[in-house]
Amino acid sequence: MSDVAHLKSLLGVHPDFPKKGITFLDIFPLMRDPYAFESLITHLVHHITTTHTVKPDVIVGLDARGFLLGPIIAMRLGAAFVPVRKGGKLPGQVDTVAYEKEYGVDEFQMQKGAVQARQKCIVVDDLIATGGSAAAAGQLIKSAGGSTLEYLFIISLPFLNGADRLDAPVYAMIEAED
Ligand SMILES: O=P(O)(O)OC[C@H]1O[C@H](OP(=O)(O)OP(=O)(O)O)[C@H](O)[C@@H]1O
Ligand SMILES: Nc1ncnc2[nH]cnc12
Repeated sequence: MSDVAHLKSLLGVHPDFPKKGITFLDIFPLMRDPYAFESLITHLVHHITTTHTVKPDVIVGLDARGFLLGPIIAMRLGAAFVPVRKGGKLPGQVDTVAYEKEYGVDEFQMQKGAVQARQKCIVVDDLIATGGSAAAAGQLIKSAGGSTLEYLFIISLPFLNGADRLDAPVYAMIEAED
């Protein structure tokens, strides 16, 4: 079995969660295996360093599971980490974008000044479904004057065509079947 196939085999699969008709893919079983988690982070960091000729200034992690990956990747790269949080959680002045995702509507916020003009960002999250969450993060980065080099995920659901909504290339280590 390849390394990626092994990591895929560790994902939890939960039909009808959080709503009927959604098959929820759970990364937490993978994170309970320290060798698998290490291998996941190494895979994602290796992808970034071998794909981009410029070093990203900022890793932008999405609330909540992007927070489990983003800071580790940022530290390995020597980049800043910036969180994009659900509405009402961040102090100080924030920018806000409302968005729709696979199973509902939500609001994302980023602190003003967290991403600065001309900074190059990579957006990190556990999973891309419709791309609504990632697109909202991309909008916040653009409003701040930054740019997105890439959107990076552990898992994509390609049958929902989320990548079509995004303004930069998408990389997912695992493509889930419908
Ligand atoms: O591509 P989309 O259709 O936008 O869906 C993907 C988003 O949905 C999940 O987060 P969720 O909003 O459930 O938040 P959580 O991480 O706080 O559980 C997932 O972690 C992504 O952020
Ligand atoms: N099917 C899914 N599994 C896990 N997280 C998700 N976020 C949106 N859709 C999801």
